[in-house]
Amino acid sequence: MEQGRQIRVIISGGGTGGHLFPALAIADALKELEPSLELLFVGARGRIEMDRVPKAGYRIIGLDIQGLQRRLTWSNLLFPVKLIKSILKSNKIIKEFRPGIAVGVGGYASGPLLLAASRKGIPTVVQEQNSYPGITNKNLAKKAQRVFVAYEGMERFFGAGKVRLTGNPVREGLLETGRKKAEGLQHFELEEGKKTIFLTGGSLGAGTLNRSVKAHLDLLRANQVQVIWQTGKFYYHDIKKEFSEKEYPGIRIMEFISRVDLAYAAADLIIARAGAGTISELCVVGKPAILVPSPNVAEDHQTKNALALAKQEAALLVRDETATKELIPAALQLLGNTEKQDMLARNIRRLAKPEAAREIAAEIIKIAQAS
Ligand SMILES: CC(=O)N[C@H]1[C@@H](OP(=O)(O)OP(=O)(O)OC[C@H]2O[C@@H](n3ccc(=O)[nH]c3=O)[C@H](O)[C@@H]2O)O[C@H](CO)[C@@H](O)[C@@H]1O
Repeated sequence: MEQGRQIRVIISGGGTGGHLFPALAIADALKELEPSLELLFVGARGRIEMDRVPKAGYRIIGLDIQGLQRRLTWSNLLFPVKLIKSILKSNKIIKEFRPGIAVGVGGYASGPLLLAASRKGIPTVVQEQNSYPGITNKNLAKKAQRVFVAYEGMERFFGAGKVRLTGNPVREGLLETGRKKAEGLQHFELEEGKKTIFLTGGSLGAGTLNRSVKAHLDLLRANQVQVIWQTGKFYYHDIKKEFSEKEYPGIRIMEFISRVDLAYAAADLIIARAGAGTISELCVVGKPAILVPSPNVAEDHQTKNALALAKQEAALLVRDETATKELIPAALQLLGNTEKQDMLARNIRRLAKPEAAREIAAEIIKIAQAS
C-alpha cells in the first residue's frame, strides 16, 4: 500500500469475553496509533460481541455461524450450510470494505472471515490467547503472516517464523488499577478498612465458584470480609433469590461487571477461573490471586494456564473438585498472611505484559501498509 492511503482493518471473532476483550484492546490501540484508521468488526450473531462492540463505539457485522456441538444435534446438521453462507457473506464484506489486513482473535466468526480474506490475497494475522490453541486458530495460522501469542513454546503449534510473544492485550483501564482502590470501593458501595475479595468466573460465570461462596457465606460474614461476587448470567437469578445483600451486608452479587477495572482495584485478593484473558489481566493488576481452572474446556487448557503461574509462585491453585470445601478457607488464610500476599503479588507482576495491545497494533499497521 502506498504511504498516505487510509488503513482499513477487519477484526473478527468473539463468542466469549476471552476472545472479545483482547480484540477491543487491539482496536483501541490501533485507533490510538493511527486515528484515521477505518475499523470493522465481524462477529457471530447472538454472541457477546454483537452487544459489546457497538457499546465500545465500533461497527460490527454479524455472521450466522455457530460452533459444532459435541453431541449429534439438528443444529450440527445445519453447520455446513451456515458455514458456506458465512463464507459467502464474508466475501461480500471483504469486497465492500476492502481491508488491508484481517485480524482473527479466535471464536466462530474468525474462521470464515479470515478464510475469505486469505483467499483474496489479503494478509491475515491471528491472536491466540491460550497456552493451547483451538482448532480454528491452528488452521487459520497456516495462512497467517503473524501469530501473536501469550505463552512461550507456541512455535510447536504454529512454526517458528511467524510467532511473536507479545502477551495478551488488556484494556487500557486495567493498567492503572493501583491508583483506583478508593474509587473501586465507592463504586461497589463497600467499606474502606475491610478486606475485599473479587470473585470472577470469567465472562460466563462459574458454577463451582458460586457453590464455593454459597457454602461459606456465613464464614465470610463472621470474618467481616467483603465480596464482589460475579455470578455469571446463568446463575444470577437463582442466587439473587436465595441470598439477600441485607442479610450479608458486605456481599455484592452481580451478573456481569462492566467496570472490571474497579473490581480489581477494590480487591485485596482475587479468586478466578484460569481463562487466558483473566490471567493476563491479573498479571497487569499485580495482586494476590487464587485460580480454580475449569475442567470443562478443550485440552484442559485452563489447568495449563494456571500451572504456568503456580509453578512460579505467582498464584495459588485450587482444583475444581476440592474447591467447594477448600477455596474460601484458603482465601481467608491467605488474607491473614501478608508475607505470602506480598510474594504472590511480586511474582505475578513480573509476568505482566502491559504493552501487548500496542505492540500488536503497531505490527498490524506495518503489515497493512506493506500490503
Ligand atoms: C468456559 C470457557 O470456554 N472459557 C474460555 C473463555 O473464557 P472467558 O470468556 O471467561 O475468558 P477469559 O477468562 O479469558 O476472559 C474473561 C474476560 O471477561 C472480562 N469480564 C469477566 C467478567 C466480568 O464480570 N466482566 C468482565 O469484563 C474479564 O475482564 C476478561 O477480559 O475464553 C478464554 C480465552 O480464550 C479461555 O482461556 C477460557 O478457557
